[in-house]
Amino acid sequence: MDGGTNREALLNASEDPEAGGALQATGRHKGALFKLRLGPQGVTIQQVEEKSAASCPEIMASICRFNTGLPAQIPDGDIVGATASGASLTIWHAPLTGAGGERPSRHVKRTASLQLDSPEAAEQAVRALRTACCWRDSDAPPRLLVVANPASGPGKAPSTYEKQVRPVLEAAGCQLEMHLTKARHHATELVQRVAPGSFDAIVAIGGDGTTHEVLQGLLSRPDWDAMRRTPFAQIPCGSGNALAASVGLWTVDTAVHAVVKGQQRAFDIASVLQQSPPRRCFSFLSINYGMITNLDIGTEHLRWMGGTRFVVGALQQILLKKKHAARVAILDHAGAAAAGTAGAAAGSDGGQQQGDALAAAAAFDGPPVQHLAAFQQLAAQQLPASWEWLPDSEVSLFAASNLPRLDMNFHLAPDASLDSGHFNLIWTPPASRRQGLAVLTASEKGEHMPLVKQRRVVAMALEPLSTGTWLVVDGEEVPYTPLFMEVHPSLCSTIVAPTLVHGSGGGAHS
Ligand SMILES: Nc1ncnc2c1ncn2[C@@H]1O[C@H](COP(=O)(O)OP(=O)(O)OP(=O)(O)O)[C@@H](O)[C@H]1O
Repeated sequence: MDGGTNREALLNASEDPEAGGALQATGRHKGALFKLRLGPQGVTIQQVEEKSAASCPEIMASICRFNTGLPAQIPDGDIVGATASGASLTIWHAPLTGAGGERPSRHVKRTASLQLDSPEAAEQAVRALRTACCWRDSDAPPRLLVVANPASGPGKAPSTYEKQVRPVLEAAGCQLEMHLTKARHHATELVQRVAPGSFDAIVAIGGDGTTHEVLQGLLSRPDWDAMRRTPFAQIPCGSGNALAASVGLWTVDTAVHAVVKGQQRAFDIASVLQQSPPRRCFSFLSINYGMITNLDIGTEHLRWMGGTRFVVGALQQILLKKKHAARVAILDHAGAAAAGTAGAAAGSDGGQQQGDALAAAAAFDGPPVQHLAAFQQLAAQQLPASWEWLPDSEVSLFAASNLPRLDMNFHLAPDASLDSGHFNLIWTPPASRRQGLAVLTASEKGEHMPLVKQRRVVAMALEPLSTGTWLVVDGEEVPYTPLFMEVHPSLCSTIVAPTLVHGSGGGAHS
């Protein structure tokens, strides 16, 4: 969705009183005459005084101006589309509610219909409204690949698509190709089959697992470089919906509005490598071990609860005072600058084999792995120059997070930002029940969490050493073997709420 100045030309032209037809129209509603005008601030709909004596219905329409369903003004930022039926025009808009609050959200509405002079006039108005107010910086309607997962969260993705997503995207003029996923990894296969340049954005209707699969489809392919900038959006229909929660897409309507507007933001992505067998995947969200995995994977049987299952799982973990052993090495920005990407490959025979497996993992499709030599040393239990061991050998909570929120309530890493160039590593040493509860309460309020330690990592190696827990990437379980990750700054793009302040990843809004 880039290039093009049609929108600006259209809005500037609308300042011109001679601009005429496409941008100014008159129409009737309940017998009264209205003038519709599209300008830089949006649409104004004014009732026009007619010379002849007003009829009874006209007087009633005038008196009931606020009940006509025709707002006097619709801001440009609220308009998400327009539709015509014969000569009758309807404008679709999504006003913001709770703008100053924690979760500014939108609610999609339709104006009452305005009867224009002819079907042609209505079509012309539809085109003008769509071009001026939707599809940021684009002349042509966006082509969207929509992937909806019927197994996400409470299973409402298909009905949400039909009731809340498709009607709005069609009113915005988007060209849609929609697929319901049939099984695990189907979203990856669908996206892998997409030819570069054939879609302007990919819309995942589901949770973070669906979004993770879309990301694998974009990057696990020989032409990943041609695909990586195709923006993807999450319409929250899963249990966690961490991406939507972290970029201000609090509700389905809010997310659909953002898709129509097309505001994008660069998105750091991490490569995750594992040996035996060699494996590579990509992470947009987090790499988790210990407590959070137990409250996620360990609460699969509570899926019917939606997001509440995570709170129940967290309480279980706190009451059981679970702790998990791990050997973790990290590289921060300063270390990376000092170390460069050079490093000796692993020396011993065993190390050589592990090094070979890591090289094989790094050779899978995707962006080049810069820290492979350091990973090979770490696999042989050697600490490369400029890397550090994590001081705690036992942890309770452990997460390397790219995003501030883990779900709509769990504000795990308030400082995290999707284009910071690092993941925020957050961990707690084993905690008492009282301390665990204090951490949980603070995370839900987005406050500083007691006990929590934090580092900004550009690369990390994690060797899990306990039983009874999991290794999880973006909410999906991965093999329980040592894991190596490095961040690729701004590798991809995602669609964010248009009001999201640049530089903030915490869902803060202007
Ligand atoms: N048709 C299908 N049948 C069964 N599982 C599917 C199907 N399509 C996709 N899946 C799987 O559904 C799983 C859950 O999807 P997703 O992660 O989006 O929802 P969630 O777990 O409820 O949300 P979140 O990850 O945000 O907590 C994914 O692992 C995906 O592989």
